[in-house]
Amino acid sequence: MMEDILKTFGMNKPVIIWDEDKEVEADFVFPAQMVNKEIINFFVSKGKGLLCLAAEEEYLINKGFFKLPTNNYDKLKTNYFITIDYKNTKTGISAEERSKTIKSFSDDLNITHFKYPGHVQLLGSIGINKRKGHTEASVELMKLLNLKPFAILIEILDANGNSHNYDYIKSLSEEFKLPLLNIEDIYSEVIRKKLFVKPISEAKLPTRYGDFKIIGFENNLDGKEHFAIYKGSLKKEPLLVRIHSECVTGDVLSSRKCDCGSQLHKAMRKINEVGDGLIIYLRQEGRDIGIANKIKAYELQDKGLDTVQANLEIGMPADNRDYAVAAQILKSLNIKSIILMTNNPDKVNQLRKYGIEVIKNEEHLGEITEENRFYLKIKKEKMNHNIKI
Ligand SMILES: Nc1nc2c(ncn2[C@@H]2O[C@H](COP(=O)(O)OP(=O)(O)OP(=O)(O)O)[C@@H](O)[C@H]2O)c(=O)[nH]1
Ligand SMILES: [Mg+2]
Ligand SMILES: [Mg+2]
Ligand SMILES: [Zn+2]
Repeated sequence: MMEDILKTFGMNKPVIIWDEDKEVEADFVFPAQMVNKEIINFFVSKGKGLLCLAAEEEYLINKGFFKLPTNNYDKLKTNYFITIDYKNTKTGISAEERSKTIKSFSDDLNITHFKYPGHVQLLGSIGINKRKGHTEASVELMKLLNLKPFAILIEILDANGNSHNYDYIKSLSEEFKLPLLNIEDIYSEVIRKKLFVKPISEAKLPTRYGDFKIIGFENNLDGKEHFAIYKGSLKKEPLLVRIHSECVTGDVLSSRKCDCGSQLHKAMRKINEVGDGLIIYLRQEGRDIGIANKIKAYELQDKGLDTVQANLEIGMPADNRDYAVAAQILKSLNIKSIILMTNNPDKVNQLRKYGIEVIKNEEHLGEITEENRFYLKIKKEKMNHNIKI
């Protein structure tokens, strides 16, 4: 994929980055360092949105550029900095002058070389691990290609001026032979290539189910305090692994509504028996909607909704979990190939997408009770879990 993208840029053509989840919009993206007036003309005539120049927020601030005041306090909003023109431009609007502005910026010039406000909109990237937007994706793409981390981008509007038209994006990509990629593709590539997680502490943990060691991590991916326990050698290949999402009601309070606690303890017993293995405990309470939301969902389940319907009813996804951090924890421990104890195909698929070799998954049934039978049946029917029930 990366080869094709570089070739495309070499032919003075942009790529299209499609945001499937957040905005459902697509942008043209091109390296700022390769800018010229033809590509700017292509951007403004075929893209028609707002011409932006994205760089890392920290870089912009270090060079003296600053954020625009805002009354929008949503943390995930577009991170607008000032608009600029290069000092020796007239009005700054022509393709040639905007190209000059962008070229000067990518020559590492600071704010003293620019006039503001101007005709090139600066955007600050906070990293694709923190925000999955076009700004972040385009800056990350440049870094993945070993180009300067500055990108130009513009939203694509269709013939009628609408921005949410996938068919139009698809036909534009075919007409001009422009690679079409998703923000998710770039995110996965970043997860496979970089490491945001590092083990920082380790201690003995004797338990009712055997003697383990427990590891703490520094985590610059999602900032949560995930941890892992293991026994024996982590060098064993493939290693027996359980990736367990937090369930405070099941794991701590021994709730009978789900099978979580029993699955956790079963994994501990199994690893103790086998001798080598790892459990990653992910702080993804309630399939990562949080405990308060899970209780809200339970309220609706008390009234007859199933676990999937209840999540959707409160405006949450049925399953909000991203296992990128689990893949990163494995990578940080130099674990490459695993046998995963799970009935959940999404765990296997996601780990593979993030570069972990899952040799196979091993059925991992928890305790079935009168109270959790319906819950498990729904997981089998609606979430494709391989549970025999
Ligand atoms: N939203 C919601 N979350 C729930 C409910 N019951 C359990 N959970 C959460 O579901 C998750 C279950 O985690 P796991 O057991 O690791 O994952 P799994 O999807 O069951 O897959 P397995 O690996 O086969 O066990 C935990 O985060 C629980 O808190 C529920 O009714 N609603
Ligand atoms: Mg956008
Ligand atoms: Mg489970
Ligand atoms: Zn549970």
